[in-house]
Order: sequence, then structure tokens, then C-alpha cells
Amino acid sequence: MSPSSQLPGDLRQAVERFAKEPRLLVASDFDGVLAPLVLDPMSARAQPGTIEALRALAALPDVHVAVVSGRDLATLSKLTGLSADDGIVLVGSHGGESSESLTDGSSTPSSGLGAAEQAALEGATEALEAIVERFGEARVEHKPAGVVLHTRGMDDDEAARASAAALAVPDDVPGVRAMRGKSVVELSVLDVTKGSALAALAQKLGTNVTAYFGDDVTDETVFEALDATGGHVTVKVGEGDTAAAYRVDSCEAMPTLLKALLEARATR
Ligand SMILES: O=P(O)(O)OC[C@H]1O[C@H](O[C@H]2O[C@H](CO)[C@@H](O)[C@H](O)[C@H]2O)[C@H](O)[C@@H](O)[C@@H]1O
Repeated sequence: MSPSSQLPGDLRQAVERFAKEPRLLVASDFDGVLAPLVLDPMSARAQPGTIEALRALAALPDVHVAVVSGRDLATLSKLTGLSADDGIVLVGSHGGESSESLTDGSSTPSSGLGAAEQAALEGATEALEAIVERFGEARVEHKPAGVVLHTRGMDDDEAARASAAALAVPDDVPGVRAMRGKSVVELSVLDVTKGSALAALAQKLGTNVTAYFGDDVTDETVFEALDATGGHVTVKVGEGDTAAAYRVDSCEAMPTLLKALLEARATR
């Protein structure tokens, strides 16, 4: 059975239409999409077939590929096994870091924090570490421009109380914004979104349509920016409200979806 024939009819048609466009940007979130969600963030790994399909897409003419994640850039590179030589753009920290410049201007891919941002990060880290001391099972993940409270596996009430405390940190620490995710609250000192990062990348590359696969609230900024009537394909992975035009039940559908896209482009 071909990968394409395993997709729901409306998604199959959208993928086939998309593949016929002149210049494509194919972009995917990492956790919960390429990689199943797991308790230990550093144990997350892309499902077999996903990175291979992205590499094969990136090798085709007029196809650009990006992985866009809340992970910091170094961790994203480590977990995906992708580097600057692979022809795939890595966008980390929700758009705050990237393996190449997202604009055609002179901005560097990843610049250090300013003094005010550094002070905000230190304040956020201190506040989150105090929360973790109160809620013994919560964990902290450190990133270059943010700090994350992890509550996966905790009792629901405890997780809700720890998350509420983390969400309130910006009230006391100026320059910090809180983002909810799946069993996480991230405190970031950057004002960036995946949606604006990907829009900048598409403009720089001169692609005319984008396909994007995401599962979490931070991916909604991309879905909202990509109107299906413009030929873009947006796919929400799993349950929950979304601005995406299509949905698959779980990340287990991703190897097939990416292979279907690869096949459609290679044989258009
Ligand atoms: O934008 P993404 O690639 O989806 O990254 C979002 C966050 O992913 C990680 O957390 C999530 O995955 C963990 C491992 O499966 C899981 O334990 C956690 O509950 C999920 O929220 C990562 O640790 C965060 O830094 C990312 O922002």
C-alpha cells in the first residue's frame, strides 16, 4: 500500500496539490510530532522514517526543509542528529535561535543575551528553582534564553499548582514571558514565536507554500499565519483546539505523512 493511500482523502488531496507548487517549505515541530512524548526530555527520539524522509525531501530541487522547536538549538541538533551540513534548517527556542540566519540581512543566527535579558533569565531561574523545591517531583530544564518547568508524571493537582506558580513568575520578574506547553511552563526572555520565525524563513528562501506539522499551543502561531486558501498545508497532530486545516490522530501518522509528501513531490 502506498503511503499516500493511507492518508485521509482530504489530506491526501491537499498533499498532492501542495507537492505540485513550484517552491516548497516543509517544516515540522519536533516533540510530539517527529518524536513521541516521553517522561525524560533527553530520551526523546524521532520516529524511524521521519528524519530520513525530511533528508530526502531536502535533497529534491526547490524543496526546503526546517525543524522548528521549542528545544534549544544545540539540543535539537543532538536529538535529531541534524547539523548545518544536512541542508535542513534547525530553528530552536521557539524561533529565538537558528542554524542559519532567518533573514537575508546581516543578523547572526544566534546572538547572545543582553544584560537585561540575562538578568531576567537569572530571576526566572531562581523563581522556578524555588517552585521545584516546593513541589518535589517537578523538574527544571535550562535553555540559553529560557527555563522550563516540567510536570509530566506528577499528580494532576500538584502539577496544576506548580504550573500556576510558574505562570505567575512574570508578575514579579520583569522581561519574562510565560508559555504553556504539554506538561510544561516555559519562562522565556525572548519575544519570539515559531510563526514569525517560519514566515521570515519562507520569505528569505522565496518559497511560495509551506507545509507545517505541530501538536502544541506554540505551533498555533504557525497555523494561524498559514491560510489554507494560499495552498499551505497545516496539520495538527493529536487532540485540542487548532487553527490547522487538517488533523492526524497521533504522531504515529508522521512517518507515513512525510513519506506521502516525499513520494508526491518526487513523482509530480
Ligand atoms: O516545540 P517542540 O519541539 O514540540 O518542543 C516543545 C517542548 O518539548 C519538550 O517538552 C515536551 O517533550 C518532552 C519529551 O517528550 C516531555 O517530557 C514534555 O512533557 C513535553 O512538553 C522540551 O523539553 C521543551 O523544552 C520544549 O519546549
